[in-house]
Amino acid sequence: MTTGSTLLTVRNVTKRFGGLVAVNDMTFDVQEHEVMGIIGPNGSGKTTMMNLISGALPVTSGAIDMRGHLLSQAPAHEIARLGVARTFQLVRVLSGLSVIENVMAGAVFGHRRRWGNEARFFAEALLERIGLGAHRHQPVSSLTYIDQKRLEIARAVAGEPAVLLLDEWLAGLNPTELQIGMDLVASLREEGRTVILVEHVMDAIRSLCDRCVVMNSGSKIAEGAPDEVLSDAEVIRAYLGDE
Ligand SMILES: Nc1ncnc2c1ncn2[C@@H]1O[C@H](COP(=O)(O)OP(=O)(O)OP(=O)(O)O)[C@@H](O)[C@H]1O
Repeated sequence: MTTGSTLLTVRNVTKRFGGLVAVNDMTFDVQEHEVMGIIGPNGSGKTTMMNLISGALPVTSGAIDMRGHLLSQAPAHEIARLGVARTFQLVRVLSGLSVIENVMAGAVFGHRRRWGNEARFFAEALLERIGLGAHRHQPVSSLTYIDQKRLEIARAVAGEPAVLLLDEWLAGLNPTELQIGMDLVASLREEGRTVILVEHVMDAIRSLCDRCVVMNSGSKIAEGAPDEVLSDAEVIRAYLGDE
């Protein structure tokens, strides 16, 4: 998929937790239709960076802008309405609701809001596409782990976000599920969605990302095509240090 114009800009963003600088002067752009990876050793600040983009945490300084809207000054619900959707490291689905109700919730409360039957038809089509059509009336609790993960993506995509944040979405999958999960992310890419993913699975980074940013101790140490950054000496040193 060819990428387009700049969707999101992160400029000199810093996040401190007391004396700890979790994100240190980060600057990068995300292009429309791009799958961008954020990688780095444990504790390097990747999840915190995602939390700053989604507004789950306020920035200490710096600016995050999406299409002229200053996300870094907006509350999380406003950022969601502007078109940032996310999944979490641990699956968070609405367990009291059925599969289709979960996806409808995403459609009703998302970026491009749909109501009633329009939300239902849209959710049905999405579930069909994502391979959960046959399960649509089941309670979420009856789904397997990989299907709950699929559902989480369906719910996020149902709001037609401008950008989808996947935070270690592939974590905890067995090898068969991992392939299913990677195929699903690849299909999002083929649909032209803009995705930012935090991932430890390097095969996924190599096969799914157009570009990635590497963090170490809160700072950006490399940026570029996956093969390029994964053979960078400083990146290799950062990962070896983590061992
Ligand atoms: N809410 C918080 N309060 C205090 N410190 C925090 C908080 N969240 C994260 N940190 C610290 O900030 C640093 C970066 O953490 P973060 O979770 O962003 O790293 P990460 O790269 O996502 O790590 P991992 O790959 O292990 O998930 C760590 O030192 C972490 O302990």
